[in-house]
Amino acid sequence: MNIDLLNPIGDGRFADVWLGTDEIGRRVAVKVLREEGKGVSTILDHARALVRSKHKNVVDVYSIESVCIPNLGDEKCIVMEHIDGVTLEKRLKDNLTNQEAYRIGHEISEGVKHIHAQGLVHMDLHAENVLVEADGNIKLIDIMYLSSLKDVPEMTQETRFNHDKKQLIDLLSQICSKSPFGNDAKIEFNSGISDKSDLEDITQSFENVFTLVRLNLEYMIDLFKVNGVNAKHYKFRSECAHDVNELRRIMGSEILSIQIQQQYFPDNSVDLITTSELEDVRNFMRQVVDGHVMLQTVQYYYDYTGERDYDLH
Ligand SMILES: Nc1ncnc2c1ncn2[C@@H]1O[C@H](COP(=O)(O)OP(=O)(O)OP(=O)(O)O)[C@@H](O)[C@H]1O
Repeated sequence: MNIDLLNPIGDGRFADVWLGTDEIGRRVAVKVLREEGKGVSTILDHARALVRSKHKNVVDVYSIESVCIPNLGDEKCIVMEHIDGVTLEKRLKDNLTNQEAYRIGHEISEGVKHIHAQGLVHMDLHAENVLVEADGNIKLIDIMYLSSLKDVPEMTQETRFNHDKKQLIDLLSQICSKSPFGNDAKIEFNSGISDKSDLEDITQSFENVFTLVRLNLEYMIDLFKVNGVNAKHYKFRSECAHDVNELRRIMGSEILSIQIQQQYFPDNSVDLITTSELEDVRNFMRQVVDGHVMLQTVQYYYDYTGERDYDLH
């Protein structure tokens, strides 16, 4: 593939990155590893790891090419999508709205979960390795040179996963601090996690901080800020408003807000804000005479699909 280099766009500790165009006119980023970077592992291993990890929140690697680099000559380079955006480091110099904070944190977590699901680790998760595109989409760049974790002992794998988890927590904490909830959000986020938390727990704790934002329930946000209420947002279907009313009666003051958002045949769609845990909500629903559809569909807002789980009784 013929690559034309335009100008340098980044110099990290281990690599120089150039903006270029490929032979079909796409703008590409061309990454040239420095000698010390090559010592960590081969350039091919690095790229293979990235090629395998195709995801909307992870940089897309196109190929490995020999490219003539000014003052260096022909070098094997990683050719990847050029991300037109700013680093999170730069973005965090300004404050974020709740929606922005939620989206950035959520998408970083999705990218990391995907990388781990491939048996890879990132190992260098910090705000300069997160790019924010103009439309707010997040891309993780600079994934560590390890192509696979399967060749290393379990203990080492564990250490590397934990390294990513710790860095993810740091990043999400920074994002919390830059949200309108400020340090309160950071404290709330950190109170929801422990040393034993996995990626899902970490993401859930972060999302719990911003969960009310999605409903634009400003009064709920005030309540959360003033009273430190750890509210959760659930969604479910109900066969009729009568079932929801019965649930409202049974749950009583456990409910902070309940809204029938829309009516669609044959069910209602309901949003519930409560401090109760999911399993407790299910137990309340079990007491509703005809509450089986609610019980089988209730989920955290972010996990909600509307699908029924017929195993739940
Ligand atoms: N795909 C890309 N699109 C746009 N810019 C990029 C891309 N990849 C890298 N960059 C820019 O180049 C800089 C350095 O890239 P990268 O972080 O991959 O190099 P590195 O030497 O491995 O970095 P580090 O110092 O974090 O180890 C990034 O901070 C970013 O500004």
